[in-house]
Amino acid sequence: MRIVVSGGGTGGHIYPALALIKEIKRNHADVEFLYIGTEKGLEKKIVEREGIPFKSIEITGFKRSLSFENIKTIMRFLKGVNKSRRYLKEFKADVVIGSGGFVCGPVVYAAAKSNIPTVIHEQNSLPGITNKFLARYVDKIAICFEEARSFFPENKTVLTGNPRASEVVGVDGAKGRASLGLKPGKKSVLIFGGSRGAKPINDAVLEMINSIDQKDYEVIYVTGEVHYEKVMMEAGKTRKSDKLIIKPFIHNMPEVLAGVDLIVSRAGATSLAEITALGLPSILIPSPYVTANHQEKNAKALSDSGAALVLLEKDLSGKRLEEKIDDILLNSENLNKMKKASKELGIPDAAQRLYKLMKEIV
Ligand SMILES: CC(=O)N[C@H]1[C@@H](OP(=O)(O)OP(=O)(O)OC[C@H]2O[C@@H](n3ccc(=O)[nH]c3=O)[C@H](O)[C@@H]2O)O[C@H](CO)[C@@H](O)[C@@H]1O
Repeated sequence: MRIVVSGGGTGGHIYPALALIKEIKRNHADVEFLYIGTEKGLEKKIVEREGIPFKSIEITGFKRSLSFENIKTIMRFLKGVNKSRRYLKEFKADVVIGSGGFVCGPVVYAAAKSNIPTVIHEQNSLPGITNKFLARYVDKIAICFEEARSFFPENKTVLTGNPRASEVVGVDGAKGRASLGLKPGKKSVLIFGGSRGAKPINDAVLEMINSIDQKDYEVIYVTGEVHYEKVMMEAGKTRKSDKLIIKPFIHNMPEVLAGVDLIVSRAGATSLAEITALGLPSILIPSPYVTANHQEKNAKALSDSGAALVLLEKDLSGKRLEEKIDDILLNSENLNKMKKASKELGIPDAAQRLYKLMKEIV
């Protein structure tokens, strides 16, 4: 069996695809994979790190307003479809899986038009533009939130959850803690701003950085690769603390997530699937810069059930963030209630469900 996977731009589209690849490999050691992404997105680096063959096409997103750039995007899309057809033919693909992001548009479309079975995976409660476009061409659509169902044809749509959830359960949190040098028996909070980092979250952490040394917990703070140098320069001006660990990016995220007690993050759908699969409490700061404010809707699904606290970016400050972390982490009753609510939302067998769906069409 030869499987093409495509999806990217950000980690939220890439990691679910990689988790599905792992699940397929677990069931069939002899399957061959080809990943099609762009050179510019995070996918090239992440996918090649996993030793999966990678090919690229060029694509950009549509602007919502009338713009000359959209004509260029249509040209790139058509070129991308041609290139994808060539890749699919050369590779002799038996099935094509798209996990969202602009790049999977031309790839999955080319596959459907070449009569190759196709599945797309939608991580968000409010679907992205690419998956909405692909919906009528593909064989199956896997969703993670019931709210997404109404956007897709009923007969092809199945709730599977996000396969990345399956990758974080059952992993050894002690390994994650050891990789960061966390002290045994101390509580810890992991702060990150999605796969690329988020400047407003970085600013808030820099504001609270001086009080971390007095806390009875440790802070792991991930800046995002592009923000790292600047944050380190700012952080270097203040007193150092061995209760604060700063990283540009974490590659062993499943182990780290399994080893910490509280998450502060954006509300990207893949992060939420990981958090709920592990039953972790969280403080969510939805990005207001995403299509149709979909992160706020993702976050609401958790906060409505008591699994998370939502802190809107307009209300974010170092002081507010610090207060909320203290409220949860230093109050075991709060912590336990949130953990329980979070666990109830998780779909830890999502990878198996998605694998089963893929098998149905092959
Ligand atoms: C700005 C933007 O468009 N964001 C979208 C993007 O977010 P983004 O890529 O930030 O997505 P998520 O928060 O959903 O997922 C991030 C992924 O990266 C991993 N990770 C993160 C940091 C790190 O240091 N190491 C690491 O491995 C996380 O564990 C997770 O698996 O895709 C999501 C899923 O479609 C959407 O819901 C988000 O709205």
